[in-house]
Amino acid sequence: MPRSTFTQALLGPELFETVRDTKILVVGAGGIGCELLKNLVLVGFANIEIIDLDTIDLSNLNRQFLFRKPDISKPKALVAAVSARHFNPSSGIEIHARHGNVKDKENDLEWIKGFGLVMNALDNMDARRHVNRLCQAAGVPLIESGTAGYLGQVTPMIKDKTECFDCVPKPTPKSFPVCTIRSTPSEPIHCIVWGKTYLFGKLFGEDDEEGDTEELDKAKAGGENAEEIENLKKEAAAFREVRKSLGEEYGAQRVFHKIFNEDINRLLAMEDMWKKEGRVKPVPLKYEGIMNGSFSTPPLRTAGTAQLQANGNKEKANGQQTNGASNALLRDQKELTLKDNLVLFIDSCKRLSARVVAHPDVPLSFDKDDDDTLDFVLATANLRATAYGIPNKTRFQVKEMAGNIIPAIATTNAIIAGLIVMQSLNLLKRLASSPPSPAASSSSTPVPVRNVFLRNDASKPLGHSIPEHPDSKCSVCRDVYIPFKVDVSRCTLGDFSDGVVKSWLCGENAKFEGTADGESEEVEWTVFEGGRLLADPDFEDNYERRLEDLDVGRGKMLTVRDEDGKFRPVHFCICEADSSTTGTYTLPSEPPLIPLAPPKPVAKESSEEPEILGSVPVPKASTSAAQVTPIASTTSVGVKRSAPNDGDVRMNDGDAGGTEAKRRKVVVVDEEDDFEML
Ligand SMILES: Nc1ncnc2c1ncn2[C@@H]1O[C@H](COP(=O)(O)OP(=O)(O)OP(=O)(O)O)[C@@H](O)[C@H]1O
Ligand SMILES: [Zn+2]
Repeated sequence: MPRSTFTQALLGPELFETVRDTKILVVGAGGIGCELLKNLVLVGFANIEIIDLDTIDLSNLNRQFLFRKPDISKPKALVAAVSARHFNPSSGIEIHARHGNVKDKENDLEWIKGFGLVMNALDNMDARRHVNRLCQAAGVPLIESGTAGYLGQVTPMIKDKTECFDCVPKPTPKSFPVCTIRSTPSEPIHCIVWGKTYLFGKLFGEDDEEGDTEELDKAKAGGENAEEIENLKKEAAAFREVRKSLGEEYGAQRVFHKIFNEDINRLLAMEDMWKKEGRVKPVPLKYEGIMNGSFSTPPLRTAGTAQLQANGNKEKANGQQTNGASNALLRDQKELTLKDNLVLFIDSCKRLSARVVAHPDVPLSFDKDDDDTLDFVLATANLRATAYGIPNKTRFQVKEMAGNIIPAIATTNAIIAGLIVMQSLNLLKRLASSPPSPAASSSSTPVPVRNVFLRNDASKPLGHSIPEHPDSKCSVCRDVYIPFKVDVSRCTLGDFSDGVVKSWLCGENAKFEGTADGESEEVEWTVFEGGRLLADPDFEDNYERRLEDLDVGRGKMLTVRDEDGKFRPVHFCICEADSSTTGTYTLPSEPPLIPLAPPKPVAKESSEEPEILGSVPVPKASTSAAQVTPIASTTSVGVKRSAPNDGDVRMNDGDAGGTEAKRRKVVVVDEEDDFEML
């Protein structure tokens, strides 16, 4: 008897048929994705595509149960598809597995349009945003999900009916003033951020000299101590020298001396800096003294008990007394002595230098699951903390803080994956009875689906809410999207501006909201790609250039905005050229209705002047906060991701009042770029 016999009976023949025939996309084959894929197969979904960019890691095996030890290093999507198929071998299920980034250029508007339903099982904001925009552009329903420890949520997003992922404001990442991180830390997290985002990059990562200078100039303009900023600039230049010597025999010791002794002495020489209330002068560390036990650990900065504690720990901290009990502790929970940290610093520096020497063209980046990088950040953070009288942290704590880890719980993932399937059944049933239409987007129309939450409330673990209608100010779901099948090697920007924008979009069939039919609107248009201004009425220098030469290719968007901001932007999504036509491009038969923009400027719009494209085409990612363009990702396929991030779900259970308050109620937060320096 086929596995789906009972589901067939439960769902009824009609819905079961829809389930079987609907082509669905699952993005992510991690904690939620594995559970979800198994569920989908068991229910009888028979046309599934799953995409994941990552390979299997040992640390995935405790909860991503479609994977086994021999699968380590294999692509997640491929292994998940093979394992999941076994759950329902008899039903002719097609699982098309792809090892790749959902942001890759071939995953364009036409591709996403091929699906009846998309399910996100992702762990970062960037990819979530990307899929959201694609789904909104294509009008394909999306089920968004996330878990964080015991909390979880499932949020269906239907174009024109519910709010989209970008309608809901996300909390800004935690940020610290640059001088707190670089010169005057006062908490363990400051030292961890310094080790992870500053020192690591300086020694082993990509040396972003320009970005560094920019950041310091910004801090100076923001009122930070000018002398201190100049000092930090000198320090950064000195790093470049020290980096060169890392591979040498005593390179690691030299780095230690520079960072923890010379640089601290230089800071101490700036008397004014330490006059500010609450600042505690650091103590330079001495290599020999720590190694031979003669160095006195600086007292903890917090007064009273902490002082006592520091003195009480002095022996231990100096590494003179080894405690049998602490030795027995797991490596990750053990409190390291000052000497332990120093030895670990030297050792991890050597390990990382060896990697840099072996592959000089591959800059390293911090990854909480990479022992070498974690050891380095652990030792660095603790040494710095010691110098500044800040309590140390264990390896486990540093991993948690630097990796921004919220424990992933298999049961939560399983419940959420189950709820995603329930939601998808509900959605397919409702969509079959009333397909989405823009006409139904008024705020009085009932929303046909529910957001579901798993929460920390034993008496009511599951909750639900009615999704809001789309936010009229949203710069993602309220814009207009047009599939633009174009041969970018033939079409010039002039062809686009004249043939597409002026003749088609604004030609005799043009439809502008608020303008009577047949009446033309005098509109001046500008053309952008991401944050780059390609053309406007006074700037036609690029007209002769082909889109390909302007680095405008598949997966990107040409955005057309009217100069007065009266109407919504129109995005032309570049898709593969239509092989059945000899023309340079193909457009839909009718131009779209261009809606009026909301009265106020669109939120999150970048205030910066856009970059004007000069004569040399420079491939560049979007710089405008308002534009999340589907450009090629920086994460390459087949390479272990440098720092996988857990999704985070923050919920506010309080009764929300107005719309804005409700919009803030449920937020799926990315933990990428978790720490930002101001
Ligand atoms: N842009 C992307 N394209 C395709 N897959 C992605 C993309 N971004 C993230 N993913 C995948 O989404 C999945 C999310 O799963 P999960 O949250 O369990 O993370 P994980 O990386 O498996 O686990 P952990 O972060 O705890 O080590 C991962 O397998 C990840 O590779
Ligand atoms: Zn939106």
